[in-house]
Amino acid sequence: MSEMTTEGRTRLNRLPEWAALGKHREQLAGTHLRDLFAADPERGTRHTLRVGDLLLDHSKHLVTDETLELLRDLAAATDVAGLRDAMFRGEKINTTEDRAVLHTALRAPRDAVIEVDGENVVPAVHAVLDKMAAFADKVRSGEWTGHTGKPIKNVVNIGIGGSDLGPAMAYEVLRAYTRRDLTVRFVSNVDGADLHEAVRDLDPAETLFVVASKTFTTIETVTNATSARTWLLTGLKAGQEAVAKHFVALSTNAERVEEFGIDTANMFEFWDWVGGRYSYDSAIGLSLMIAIGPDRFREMLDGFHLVDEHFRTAPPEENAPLLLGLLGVWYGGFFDAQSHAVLPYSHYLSKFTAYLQQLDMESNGKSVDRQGEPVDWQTGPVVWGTPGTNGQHAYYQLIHQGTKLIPADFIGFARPVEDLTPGLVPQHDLLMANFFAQTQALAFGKTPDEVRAEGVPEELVPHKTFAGNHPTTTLLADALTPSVLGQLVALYEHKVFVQGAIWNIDSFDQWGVELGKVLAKRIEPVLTGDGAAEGLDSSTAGLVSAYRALRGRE
Ligand SMILES: O=P(O)(O)OC[C@H]1O[C@](O)(CO)[C@@H](O)[C@@H]1O
Repeated sequence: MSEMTTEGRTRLNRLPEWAALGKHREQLAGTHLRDLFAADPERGTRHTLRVGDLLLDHSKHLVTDETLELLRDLAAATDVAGLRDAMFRGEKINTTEDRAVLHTALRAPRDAVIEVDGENVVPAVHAVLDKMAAFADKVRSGEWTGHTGKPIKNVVNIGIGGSDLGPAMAYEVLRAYTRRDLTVRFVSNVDGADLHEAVRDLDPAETLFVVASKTFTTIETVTNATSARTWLLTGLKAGQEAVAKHFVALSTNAERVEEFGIDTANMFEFWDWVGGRYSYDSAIGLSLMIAIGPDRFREMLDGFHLVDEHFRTAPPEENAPLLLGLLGVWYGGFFDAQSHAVLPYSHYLSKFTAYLQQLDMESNGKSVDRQGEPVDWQTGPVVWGTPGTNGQHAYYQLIHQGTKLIPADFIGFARPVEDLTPGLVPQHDLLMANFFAQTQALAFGKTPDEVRAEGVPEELVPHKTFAGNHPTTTLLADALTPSVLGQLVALYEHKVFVQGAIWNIDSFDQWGVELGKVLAKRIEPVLTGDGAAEGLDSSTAGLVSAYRALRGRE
């Protein structure tokens, strides 16, 4: 493998900054977090950043001041700041799709100027936001009525991937801000059970379908939308004319929307410079906006923007997304960490990690660099996790005492959402005691001597010992507000960006999802009986044949 990429950039693991980190890692071997804290009583406070409403404690990481300096040197050598500025300027940094990457424009203030191909995109962003707000207000007030004149009581968002995970996650996160008399559901799976369960107790006359698809060609979404249309028209005993009052579209593809039968007056537009997994603050957030109201939605956008500005302007030593990105590069590159856990201590964040899985894994799950050459360093980790205390009684055992290094983010809030939801059971301090205890246990563990001092029989000492030294980030905010949600999401978006920049991969394409789609299209006619089974490998052919037999088609 050559030292240089085809564009004359030194390959990541041939950089002197990479080598310096490797050497430093060897020197750190055997250093325990216990030692680092003992050597520096101020460590906890020194290794804390503030970004907007977020307090970020990174003291429980396997790093010294020197590590952080070396990591920042690596960021400088790989020109993270240059790529960041190019992104904010609207340059086409998604090179394999020849597209700008401008989700940051979706939350830019009205007077901002951000150009793509010489055109300022900000006025169009705000025009769509205003159109969304007017529509959301009409639905919320009952002014928008269905075909029979009844107001809308149910909103069903149909979309998948970025057209589902973002709004579905944010709807859960901000449930305390939603109206209880409006049902909002999300359908994504092409398994008909998803749509069936979502609509079976709904009155079609009171139901609005929001069909969310950037391309409007995604088979799962088009199939679900078609079935939903049949359900609606059958239920209403009405013809195609009923569709206009019960279907709206969120898309970049007006032609396909029209073909489907949705009036383009009821289409909310976005643009090819918004990646699917970066899109829920675009028109894709319409269902969320209907649920929480336009004012709350705008608060969320302000939260995003606050972190965008932080990422764009904060010096490297204080730049939170840069720091989080670098820590991931450190563990993947020099500790061979394969995964990264995100563990929220808020029930409302139950879908947050699932959302981050697409954001991170679809962005950075790549094995060739921007020049198309294979990488020989770790890229994106497996991202996983569920709300904290549930995980404690499931997989935390492995994090504490297993053989794998799993860096983890702990996310918690000082003020319970019960402040907003009268009557919610007041258990917040217990939840947060667990939150603080876990990162403490992971970092410091319990030595064999400490175990012995408790009178534990010698043969059980190894079993009850906790090695500790497990790295964690703690993110603490006052309360889970719309703005804080925006801040959190932007923090992770930019962390993913930093890592992609350092690994020299295109974080904004997703070619890896294509093959399965093409093969499914080929296999479907074989399952239903019209297609020939030729060309299938013996395993797939056998499975397809077994399926056909079980369906009585052989
Ligand atoms: O919004 P669309 O075009 O229906 O695409 C849905 C999802 O499919 C993907 O293209 C591939 O999974 C995602 O990137 C995207 O979020």
